[in-house]
Amino acid sequence: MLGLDAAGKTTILYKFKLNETVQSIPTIGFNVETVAPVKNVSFTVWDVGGQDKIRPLWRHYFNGTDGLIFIVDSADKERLPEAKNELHSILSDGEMAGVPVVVFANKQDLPGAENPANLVRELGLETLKGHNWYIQATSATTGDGLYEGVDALAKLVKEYKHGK
Ligand SMILES: Nc1nc2c(ncn2[C@@H]2O[C@H](COP(=O)(O)OP(=O)(O)OP(=O)(O)O)[C@@H](O)[C@H]2O)c(=O)[nH]1
Ligand SMILES: [Mg+2]
Repeated sequence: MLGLDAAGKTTILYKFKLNETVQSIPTIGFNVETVAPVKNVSFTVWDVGGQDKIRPLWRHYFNGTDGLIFIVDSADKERLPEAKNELHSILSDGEMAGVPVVVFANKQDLPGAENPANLVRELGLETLKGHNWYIQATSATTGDGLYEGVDALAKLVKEYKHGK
């Protein structure tokens, strides 16, 4: 699970793990938890800190990845180009070849949040080559969309592993 700082990664991880909204602080390093929000599927989720200074560390987590959850703060429109660059850079790494991605269009509860259809365009999802993708509107604070997003990932990961 990757995305810019303050996108909501840690909040989402602990919503899955504890079904609670935890008070998070910026992640320096990572959190890893095994969660089972979808019936008969368990995920080992690596939530890696997104501050720009530590983003070079992301690539050390690519090996062995079956699926990417990329979290976007939909209300932070100024940083959508930065989010787009990071997403495309992750997926162009050889170790991420073919890995499916579900984009969580997070913070939909905030006024002015960009809707998923516009995010598809702003993040250039249609231009991704060699990666199946899906976008899901979410709110980590209300929990809306989290289950649907991870359910979509479970399906994409199954297809991906089947094809390998
Ligand atoms: N309104 C609203 N706030 C959210 C949502 N998700 C996360 N937040 C808030 O956004 C802030 C950052 O959330 P984090 O989960 O710490 O973000 P992160 O992606 O883990 O950030 P880094 O660890 O720095 O990479 C916190 O104050 C959260 O409570 C959401 O869906 N809606
Ligand atoms: Mg965090």
